[in-house]
Amino acid sequence: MERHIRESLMQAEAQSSPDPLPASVITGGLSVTTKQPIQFSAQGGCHEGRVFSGIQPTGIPHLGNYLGALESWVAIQDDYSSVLYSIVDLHSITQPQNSELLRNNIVDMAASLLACGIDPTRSILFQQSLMKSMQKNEGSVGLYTYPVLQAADILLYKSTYVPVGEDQIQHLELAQDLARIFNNKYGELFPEPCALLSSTRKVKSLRDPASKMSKSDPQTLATIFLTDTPDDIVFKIRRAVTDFTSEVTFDPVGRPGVANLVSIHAAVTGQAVEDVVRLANGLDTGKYKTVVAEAVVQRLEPIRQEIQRLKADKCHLEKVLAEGAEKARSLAAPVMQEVRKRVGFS
Ligand SMILES: Nc1ncnc2c1ncn2[C@@H]1O[C@H](COP(=O)(O)OC(=O)[C@@H](N)Cc2c[nH]c3ccccc23)[C@@H](O)[C@H]1O
Repeated sequence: MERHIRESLMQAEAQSSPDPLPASVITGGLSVTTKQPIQFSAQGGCHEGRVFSGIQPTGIPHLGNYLGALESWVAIQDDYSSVLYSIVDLHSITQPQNSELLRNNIVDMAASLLACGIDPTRSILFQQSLMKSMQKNEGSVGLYTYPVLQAADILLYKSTYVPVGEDQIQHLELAQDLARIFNNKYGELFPEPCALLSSTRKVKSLRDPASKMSKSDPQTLATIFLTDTPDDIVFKIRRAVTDFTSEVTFDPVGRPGVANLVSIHAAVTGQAVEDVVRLANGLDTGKYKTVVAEAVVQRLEPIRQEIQRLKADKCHLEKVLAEGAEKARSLAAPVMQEVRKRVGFS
């Protein structure tokens, strides 16, 4: 990867997940080149390779999760024959969790993912800890081992593509490094997994457009959740931080608040940023916020209703996750067996 691209990507924040260790710590300073992320665009047809991604069950997903990752997760199901999505509960315990709440959050996350369009007949949806016979997690050192656990998630299935938001790129680089190191030492086994980025790789907070939208943001108006009502959404977008210029333009550096709204608007309507700006010609930012809010409501309302419907049948959700774990286990078992053989454990 070109140095300047690598450097700018390295600046990507990782607020909801801990900063990964510098790859050089893991690689012992070995100099490595990194596979560049690919911009995802739905292609249709069935492509080679295996897709893997994960989300922490730390609450209802937000618009950033949706536009940065989940929307691509859904589209990718039509593009690749082997697709796995994991509710990564082992990762979530790197922060203190209430057990009862975590249990509910896992099932609620399953409802959210299904409501977004994840289809368990086309992709394997599973709870990470149900694979615990494959992955031994040390909860107390979780923060330290977080990026290694993430690499294990990905490599365990010999995954090739990982649809994620921009904040996960550093973690992906470590997975690539570890794949390369294993292959050099024990013979070619793991593909170097490549990040797939959506066009909205980083949705910003509505209250502070310098930081990313996040589940844990203490400012309640900063984040739009998939379960927000139309009224919540309109209220939050109306209160979104912009600036004193009334015109709508797209200038992420000079006018980050307005640019964030334009990016969100483009993403939820499937239009190009330039078209969105052209159509907003003549509107002031106040009126534009109403247009953006309407578009977001239109996109999220069916998902909100579907989440409510699915949450009523907890048994179904648990069954989907259990069946998914079974399928994931059968893909992982031969890989682990091969790893053990090559390392000399069996
Ligand atoms: N504001 C935002 N704008 C755009 N995208 C965003 C935004 N906030 C979150 N995302 C993306 O949502 C996905 C899930 O986020 P998590 O924080 O749970 O995601 C995490 O904390 C991972 N470490 C979970 C994980 C564990 N193992 C994995 C293996 C592969 C991929 C991912 C994982 C992510 O793709 C994240 O990039």
